[in-house]
Amino acid sequence: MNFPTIIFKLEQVTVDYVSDTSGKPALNEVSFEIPQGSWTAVIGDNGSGKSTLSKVLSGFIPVSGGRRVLAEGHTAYAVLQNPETQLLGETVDEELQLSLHGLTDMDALEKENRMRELLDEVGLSIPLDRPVKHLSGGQKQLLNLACCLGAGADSILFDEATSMLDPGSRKSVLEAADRLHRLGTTILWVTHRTEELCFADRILLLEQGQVSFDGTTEQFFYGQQDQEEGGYNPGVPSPCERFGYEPPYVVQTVRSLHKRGYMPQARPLFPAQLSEAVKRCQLQ
Ligand SMILES: Nc1ncnc2c1ncn2[C@@H]1O[C@H](COP(=O)(O)OP(=O)(O)OP(=O)(O)O)[C@@H](O)[C@H]1O
Repeated sequence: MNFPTIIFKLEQVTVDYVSDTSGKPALNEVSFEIPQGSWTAVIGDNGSGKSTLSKVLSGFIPVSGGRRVLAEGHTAYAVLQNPETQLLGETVDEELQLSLHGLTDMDALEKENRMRELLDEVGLSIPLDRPVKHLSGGQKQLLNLACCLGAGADSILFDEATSMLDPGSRKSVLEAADRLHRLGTTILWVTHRTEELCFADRILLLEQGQVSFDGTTEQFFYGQQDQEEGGYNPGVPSPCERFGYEPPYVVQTVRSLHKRGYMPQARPLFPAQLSEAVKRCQLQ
C-alpha cells in the first residue's frame, strides 16, 4: 500500500493570545494531518480561528499548547490576503530575483530563463521589467505565487488570498493553484467563499477554535451517501447547510433535483460536471 507523506501535522494545538480577554483560546486542541499532494480547504466564520491556524501552519506564531510538526526538508510558503504585504522589489524581475537568491550556481541567463518559466507556471504574461506598482491585485498575487515556486515551495498556504480580488483575478489565482496542484503541489486554502471549496478534496470547518467538520468536499456539500440506497437523502441537511453556509449554485441546483428524485447519485461540484451528469441522466 502507498502511504502518502505527511507534510504538516498539528497535535492538540492550542493558541491563547495574551492580549485576548475573552477567556477562550483562538485555537482549542486542534489536531489534523496534511498529506503531500492534497488540497485542503479551511472555512469558518469571523473569529473562528482561520487566521490563527494559518499563522501556526506558516510558523508565524508559536503554539501555547500541543505541537506543530513540519516534515523534514519542507518549508512553509504562503500567499497572504493583501497582495502588497509580500512584495519588496520595484520590478517583476527584482521580485523574482529575491526568491531565487539561493540559486547561486545559476548564471544571469539561466536565472532569466527560470524567471520566465516561473511566470509561465502561474499563467502570468508580463515583461520582467514591468514595475510591480503597475500590476493589478490579481497579477500581484500570481507574482507572489511565482515567488513561492522560485523559492522551491512544494506546499503553499493561501490565506484568504483571493478576498481582495475581483472575480476575474480570483479565477486566475484559483486556476493557477489548480494547475500547480495537478502537478503535485500541496495546497492549503483558507477562505470565506463556499464556491472556492469545490477545488479542494478535503474541507476543515472551524468553529470557535475547534474543527467541527473534517471530511471530503462531496460529503460537505451533499452529506453522507445512503449505504443501502446508494443515493443521497435530500431530506437530511448537508453539513454545509447545517453549519449555515450557502452552497455554490451547482450544488444548490443538484440538491433541488435530488429532492425531485432526479440524478440521486450525482454529486457534481462544477458546471461541466453538472452538464455531464444531466447528459448521463438523459441517456438512461
Ligand atoms: N493578535 C491577537 N490578539 C488577541 N486576540 C486575537 C489576535 N488575533 C486573533 N485574536 C482572537 O482570536 C480569535 C480568532 O481570531 P482569528 O483572527 O484567528 O479568526 P478568523 O477566523 O481568521 O477571523 P476573520 O475571518 O475575521 O479573519 C478571535 O476571538 C480574535 O479576537
